[in-house]
Amino acid sequence: MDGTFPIGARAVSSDVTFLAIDPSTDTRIEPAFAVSSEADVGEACKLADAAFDLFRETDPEVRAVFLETIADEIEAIHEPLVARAIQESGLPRPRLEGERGRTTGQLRLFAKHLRAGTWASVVIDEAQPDRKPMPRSDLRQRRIAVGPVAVFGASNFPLAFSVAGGDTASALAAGCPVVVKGHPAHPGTSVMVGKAIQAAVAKCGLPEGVFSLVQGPANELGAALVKDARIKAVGFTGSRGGGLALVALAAARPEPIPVYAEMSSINPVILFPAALAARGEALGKAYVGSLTMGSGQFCTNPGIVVAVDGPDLDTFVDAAAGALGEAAPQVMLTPGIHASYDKGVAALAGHDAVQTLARGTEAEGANRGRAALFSTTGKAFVADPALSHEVFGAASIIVRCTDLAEVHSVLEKIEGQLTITLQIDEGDHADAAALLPTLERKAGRILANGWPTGVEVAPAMVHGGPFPATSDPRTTSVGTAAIERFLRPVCYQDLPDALLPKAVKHGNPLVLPRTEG
Ligand SMILES: NC(=O)C1=CN([C@@H]2O[C@H](COP(=O)(O)OP(=O)(O)OC[C@H]3O[C@@H](n4cnc5c(N)ncnc54)[C@H](O)[C@@H]3O)[C@@H](O)[C@H]2O)C=CC1
Ligand SMILES: O=C(O)CCC(=O)C(=O)O
Repeated sequence: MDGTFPIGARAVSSDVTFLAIDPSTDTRIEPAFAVSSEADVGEACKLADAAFDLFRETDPEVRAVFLETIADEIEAIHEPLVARAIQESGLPRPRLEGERGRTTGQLRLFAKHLRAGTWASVVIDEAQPDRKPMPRSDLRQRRIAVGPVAVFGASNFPLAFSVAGGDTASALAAGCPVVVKGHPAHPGTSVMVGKAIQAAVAKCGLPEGVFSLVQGPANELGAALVKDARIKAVGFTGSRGGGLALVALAAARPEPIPVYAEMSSINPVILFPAALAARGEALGKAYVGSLTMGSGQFCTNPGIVVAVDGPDLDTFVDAAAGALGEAAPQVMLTPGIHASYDKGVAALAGHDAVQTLARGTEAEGANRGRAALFSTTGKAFVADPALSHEVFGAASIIVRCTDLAEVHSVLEKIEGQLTITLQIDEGDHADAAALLPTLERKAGRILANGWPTGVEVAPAMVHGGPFPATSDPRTTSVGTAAIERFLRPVCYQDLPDALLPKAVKHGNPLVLPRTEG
């Protein structure tokens, strides 16, 4: 691997370089990677803009084959890619092997979605020349790509939410050229995937500007990308502060653009009385499994459990505290994320209204996250918004409520969420039904008798939700519906067939599904 990054068809180098850090040892690792300049950002955006009209009008089949070719190119570098991702993220091999599969599976799912054609949302309202008192025009609607898209790679998914992750796959599927700002924690992984996409662009004979990657440690680089007038939408997964900074930059442009930022979520789990009575111990153990997986570094991590206090909740708490007490510390993604985890845990541990129930085993080695379990009362939780702030990592708080009415008040108090989980048995259905309207207002996904981590990449998935889970609750960043973020409708009124794009021509040459008005 060399230290260059792909801009269009070129491999770009620089005298200014940076190194990745192996978080498991806190040591810098070779090779040195070129830091992209603002001029590189400009070049990537210029090429993306030049590629746009041609790329967006490629037949869906061409883009489907392109996405499949990217998947093939990534599979061809599987072993060195996974090895580098392990070094740069500290995540274990099975997790990264799975994530590699999810990444290529996602690309292939979008290829299938393109072939199905529903994404184009073609609607035809045939002309009614004899309509009285006024004739009706011929109206034809389809959706087109919004323009070049900036994608910010996430630190916690070096493959599935990074250079060829869901944002990139959905933007390319829509027909948008993509400029990725790689996450500085995994530059080698980013460059390897970036070059795989670059190879796929060449193999498919597409314009070089369809894809570029810029990277470097400074936030200014990402800011320059969002401010570039040729960028028309942004996809982001990361911190609330980072996401809000990009939203502000995008809104302050002479031409404001949408930012689809996935940011902060504490993913409440509600234990209903009958379920708690029937299987409190098993639930306690399963909860800790979901909480500590991957050192808790998921935005879907169960950060809060809400239940009515009593002996059944004690059983759950004892089982959870026992399991968590045995949880071994795991390497966290970056020294910064580890430091911010320790700070968040210390703040909860020092809070007057919070009791520390258990900590994972002592941490040895660099950047190890030591799991933490806390409890508080419903009253204290409602009184102090600080208790509902996300602590990114394997920390969670159990909120003991006096009755179901207080459970309801706690849920009314929380901010927007990616997920809310219900642990229910049949005897809980009436109580759960009473809460559902609140839960729908709060979350993008409501699940029963499972755990929120491990998002399925599927057409019905919603990985989104009201602020601060995301900056735009109308969409999802996982699943085929993610393509909708990067499309907009255009209506063609009375255009002669010769001028109509293929998607809405009278003969339907692309054989796209149509709604007739
Ligand atoms: N909700 C989620 O899915 C995730 C949340 N996080 C949270 O983020 C914290 C820090 O982790 P990171 O992954 O590094 O997230 P981050 O938000 O700090 O950085 C993500 C990307 O955005 C860029 N960025 C951040 N602030 C910016 C600004 N003001 N202007 C321009 N670009 C900016 C960074 O350079 C990086 O490429 C974690 O401790 C955790 O709290 C991290 C990963 C996922
Ligand atoms: O749980 C998952 O599979 C996805 C979580 C996620 O989107 C994130 O942590 O950023």
